[in-house]
Amino acid sequence: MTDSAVHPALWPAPHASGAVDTTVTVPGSKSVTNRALVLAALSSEPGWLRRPLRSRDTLLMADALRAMGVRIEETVSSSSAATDGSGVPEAAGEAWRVIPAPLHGPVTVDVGNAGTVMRFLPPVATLADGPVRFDGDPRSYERPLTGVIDALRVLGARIDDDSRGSLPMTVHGSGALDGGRVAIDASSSSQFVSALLLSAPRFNQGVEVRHTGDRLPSMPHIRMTVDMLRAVGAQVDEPETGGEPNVWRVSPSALLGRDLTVEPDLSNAQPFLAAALVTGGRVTIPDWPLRTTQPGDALREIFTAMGGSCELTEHGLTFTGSGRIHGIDVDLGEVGELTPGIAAVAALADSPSTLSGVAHLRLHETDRLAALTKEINELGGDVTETADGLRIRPRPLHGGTFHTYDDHRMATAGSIIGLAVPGVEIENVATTAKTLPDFPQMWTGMLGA
Ligand SMILES: O=C(O)C1=C[C@@H](OP(=O)(O)O)[C@@H](O)[C@H](O)C1
Ligand SMILES: C=C(OP(=O)(O)O)C(=O)O
Repeated sequence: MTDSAVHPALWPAPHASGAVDTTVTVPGSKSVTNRALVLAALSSEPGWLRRPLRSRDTLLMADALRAMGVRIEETVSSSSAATDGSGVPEAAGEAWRVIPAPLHGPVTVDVGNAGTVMRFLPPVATLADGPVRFDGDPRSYERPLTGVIDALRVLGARIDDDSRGSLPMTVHGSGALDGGRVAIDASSSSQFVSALLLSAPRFNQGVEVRHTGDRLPSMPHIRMTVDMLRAVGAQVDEPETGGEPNVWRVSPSALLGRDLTVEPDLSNAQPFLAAALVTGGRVTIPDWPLRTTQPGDALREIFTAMGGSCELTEHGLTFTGSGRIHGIDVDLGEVGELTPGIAAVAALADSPSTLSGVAHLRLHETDRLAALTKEINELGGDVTETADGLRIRPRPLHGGTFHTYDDHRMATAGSIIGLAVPGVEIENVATTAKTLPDFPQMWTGMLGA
């Protein structure tokens, strides 16, 4: 947690006067968009990215790849290849055409506070011809990166990081990387594994990554990496399809250009589903995928256990609240990014909750365990930190300022509480631009305000 007094703007979180009943179209997944950009940039032919997320994290990724030589064009096309499948041309700016090119330095990459940018791009930079300097928000200096830096050195890269194992740093790309075997401890972030795998088809020997630490968080995100690599033609051996436990192997190969439509971001759907739960209403999210590796899909089960019910059809997900909210004991290690929204709902429940398996959230956009504890307690709540999570005993809450510490999910968590508690003001709601720039308008729109 850092002092956020530099963003003093307060946003009065709308209070719900009744049950919500609405449909909310959620923009594309951050995690899918940023993986797709990296894979398209490394492929041997142009590709399309339809309905990409346009937010701070994904624009930083696109800008960095452009600076290294990749062309990413906004497209408006009336050809059949540029439709959404219905034969109707997509609106201007609905798709990106990615045209790969030899990567080059010298460039400076701004990673902001995007884990995907600071972890996924250094391996890409080893393939550039010239130095690529990485810098970002002050918080990016504190987020773990050693797993990527040390691994790349073992695989043949030259990196100047002032010996600190964190940003800022310079990757001295030489146009190619040997690759090979490497052991890493990815217990602080699954993104270390994803980062090494995503660029590995372009390493001379591919890669074998062995995770040697204890818990490995966010497995669905590693599955997403493996699935997306396979979809562009990479050969991947991994534990879940018969490979050795904790070992991933990617063979060297050319990658295909793809035409990919990005799924809605299910973690960004979370506050809207929470609104149905908190107000005893109903929210439909169109295009919720029937099969997905996104961790947000776990919300169907988690929010059902907390008192709602849902129906998933090929048109989308409809989630209905019952008017009652129950506490939950749940290990969120696989789906850590859902923790702030679940904690907010749990603070409004009729029984206590224990959220576990998320010690690594202390190194996310902010220390999320400390931030949630402090902010919910300042509204009258009773939250305590455990070694690996939170214990939440619901109490009547009152209004007040909800600080966000430059964390988009803190802002949406505070807004969920504001639905049920009058007088909650969110400090720096604009921080939602990291992954959902239209959040304030979408939220008031949902409430018919
Ligand atoms: O690979 C990804 O796209 C992500 C992996 C997870 O990171 P951690 O494993 O560091 O929690 C998740 O929390 C983050 O929001 C996105
Ligand atoms: C942890 C998150 O983001 P990042 O990709 O910056 O790690 C998140 O979005 O909850």
